[in-house]
Amino acid sequence: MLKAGRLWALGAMSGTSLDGVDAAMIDTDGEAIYGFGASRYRPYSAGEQAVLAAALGRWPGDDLDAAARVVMQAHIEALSGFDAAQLVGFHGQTLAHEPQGRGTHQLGDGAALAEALGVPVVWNFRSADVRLGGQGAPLAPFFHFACAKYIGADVPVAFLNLGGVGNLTWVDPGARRPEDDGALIAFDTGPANAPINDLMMARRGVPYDEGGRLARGGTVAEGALEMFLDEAYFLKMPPKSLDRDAFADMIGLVGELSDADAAATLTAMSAAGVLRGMEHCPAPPARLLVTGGGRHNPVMMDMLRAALDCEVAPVEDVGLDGDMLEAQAFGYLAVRVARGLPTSCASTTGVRAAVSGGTLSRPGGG
Ligand SMILES: Nc1ncnc2c1ncn2[C@@H]1O[C@H](COP(=O)(O)OP(=O)(O)OP(=O)(O)O)[C@@H](O)[C@H]1O
Ligand SMILES: CC(=O)N[C@H]1[C@@H]2OC[C@@H](O2)[C@@H](O)[C@@H]1O[C@H](C)C(=O)O
Repeated sequence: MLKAGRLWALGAMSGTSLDGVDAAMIDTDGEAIYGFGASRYRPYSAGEQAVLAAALGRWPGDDLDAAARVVMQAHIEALSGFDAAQLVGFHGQTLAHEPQGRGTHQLGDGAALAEALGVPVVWNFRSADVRLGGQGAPLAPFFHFACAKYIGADVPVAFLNLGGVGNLTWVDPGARRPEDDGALIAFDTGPANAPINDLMMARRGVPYDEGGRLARGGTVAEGALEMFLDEAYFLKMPPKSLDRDAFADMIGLVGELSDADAAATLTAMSAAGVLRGMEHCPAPPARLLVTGGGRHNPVMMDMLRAALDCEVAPVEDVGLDGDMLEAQAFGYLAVRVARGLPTSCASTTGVRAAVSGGTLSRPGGG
């Protein structure tokens, strides 16, 4: 085991939106957060995105050489030059996620990355959790618990990540440890940006609905929204998680609508998933702190604000960086793995017992 006390870890996330790699430094002992450091965003080119999109849904053993080259090259570029980094947390690119079926698949070779960077790398964060009956996702909740302490929250707060998929963490900052009973509730809320992005690409040839401008001019199709909310997923109790394309057929529900009405309806569906999710919070949070790219979509944010009693604010309002929070999360989780501390528990993924998920690879092997 790496001798890890407090150290500077460099986390890297390549999310389900396939937009690029986020890399960010965090100063932590795997329990408290002491501060945040430099960060970098390394976008995927259109060509790289196409290679990754073609690999979605694939499993180890499939021909993934081209996608693997894209992931490794982008990460080496994103993670080079952070001279203070003592440990790297490497999420990789999720290609497929079937926790109750074939497992979960994050593309990327942490051992090769450790060689390339000359720094130990923690990777393969989700598999151990899935092997022990967990969902393998979401994993940011243990980090959200530390964030709640870092921002000095003294009443329950919730974190909402609006990425390709949405995920929600309710935190009681009065708990001592994240794995303690009642400290956390976490789960994926439903699709967030992925179906909107897919619609925008199909209808307009652009990657996303910038500022929610298209949705703003449309009308929500209530019938389609109701059909969406009838999905069995919304009746399931947490923990629960989703593959990026679990709701890909939503595009079909809006197929007959104008571009603007379709965008408005998909945006309302994502918000509605969050609203359903909020019903699982054991007590109303004082604030819903929003991270991920969806916080830049004022239409989605307005829909949440209109329907919720609590304050809805981007995480920037409490001094956090919503573009880098997930990268920081995997730096934080890497230190926990290096220290043998758990990274998930029954209330975050449904895993049988709290587990420290991740593989540590050092340069030179071992
Ligand atoms: N200005 C904006 N207006 C509207 N939407 C935006 C804006 N900026 C970002 N987004 C949305 O946010 C998405 C990127 O979000 P983010 O980087 O959080 O996703 P991710 O990390 O890939 O996803 P996940 O958390 O699911 O792994 C974009 O693809 C887009 O849909
Ligand atoms: C399997 C997988 O990669 N899931 C991602 C995805 O993106 C958002 C949501 O779905 C969440 O469950 C998870 O990522 C975040 C970082 C998490 O594990 O907390």
